[in-house]
Amino acid sequence: MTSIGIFGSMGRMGRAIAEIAPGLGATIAGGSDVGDNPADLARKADVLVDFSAPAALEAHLGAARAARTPIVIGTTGLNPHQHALIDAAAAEIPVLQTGNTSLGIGLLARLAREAAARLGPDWDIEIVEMHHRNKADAPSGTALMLGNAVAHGIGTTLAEAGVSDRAGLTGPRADGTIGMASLRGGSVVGDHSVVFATAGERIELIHRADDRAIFARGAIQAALWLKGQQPGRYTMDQVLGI
Ligand SMILES: NC(=O)C1=CN([C@@H]2O[C@H](COP(=O)(O)OP(=O)(O)OC[C@H]3O[C@@H](n4cnc5c(N)ncnc54)[C@H](OP(=O)(O)O)[C@@H]3O)[C@@H](O)[C@H]2O)C=CC1
Ligand SMILES: O=C(O)C1=N[C@H](C(=O)O)C[C@H](O)C1
Repeated sequence: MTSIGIFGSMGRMGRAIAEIAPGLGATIAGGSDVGDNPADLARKADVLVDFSAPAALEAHLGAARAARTPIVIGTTGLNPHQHALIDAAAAEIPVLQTGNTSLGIGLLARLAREAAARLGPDWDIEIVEMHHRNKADAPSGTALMLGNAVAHGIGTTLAEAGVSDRAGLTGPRADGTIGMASLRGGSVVGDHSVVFATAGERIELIHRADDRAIFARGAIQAALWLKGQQPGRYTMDQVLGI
């Protein structure tokens, strides 16, 4: 049995992971001998998963490095400095960071990249996401992943082409941009659409998450896979084999 240490264990995702772990061949590291101390949890677990908050990333990564314990990072809203910390940690331990651990989004990103590459410059690309009212970051980590995928498909980067702040007298849409819109409300687990629009027709690729168990399952699958890897930074595609 592999023991998984969860950073963010009392949150929505932490609880979803703990609920299904036993059925997937994993136990949850923790209890009174570990408490809230990241270093203790990192020493106790075979592999760590982080579904907490960006503010906690540095401490959680530091604990993983010190204990040489592989870590799956699902927390979103990370900044460039935090991504640099992940790169540095990956030189010493196996690290997998992803904005979405579901199989469906892995495939959607592939399809979106391919569609963007094949459709060409006459097609405008927009990404729309909706999440529950308590989500802390926008655009979602998944929307950023999808944005990077379509940007790659059209030979640019999301940093170059992404537009997420339309308001006021915006004027006509600029060619080659990738628009991103975020909706928040109620208990929506996570909806993502990639819209390709040209004169007279439109294609929409849509993924709707109805249950956090899809993310929990992917996170556990990633953790079990990561445990056997060499130090490095890995992706969900490698876990899912897509
Ligand atoms: N990659 C993926 O597939 C998915 C990623 N996510 C991401 O995972 C993260 C967590 O989501 P969710 O479970 O819904 O969020 P919750 O707010 O429900 O849970 C967050 C957990 O992290 C803890 N936490 C928050 N801040 C800190 C801190 N500074 N130090 C230590 N612990 C902290 C919270 O504890 P306390 O309440 O005590 O503060 C809580 O236990 C988000 O970034 C979300 O976007 C979510 C779903 C899927
Ligand atoms: O915060 C959430 O809930 C989710 N966060 C991830 C994201 O930012 O994309 C994944 C999923 O959509 C749910």
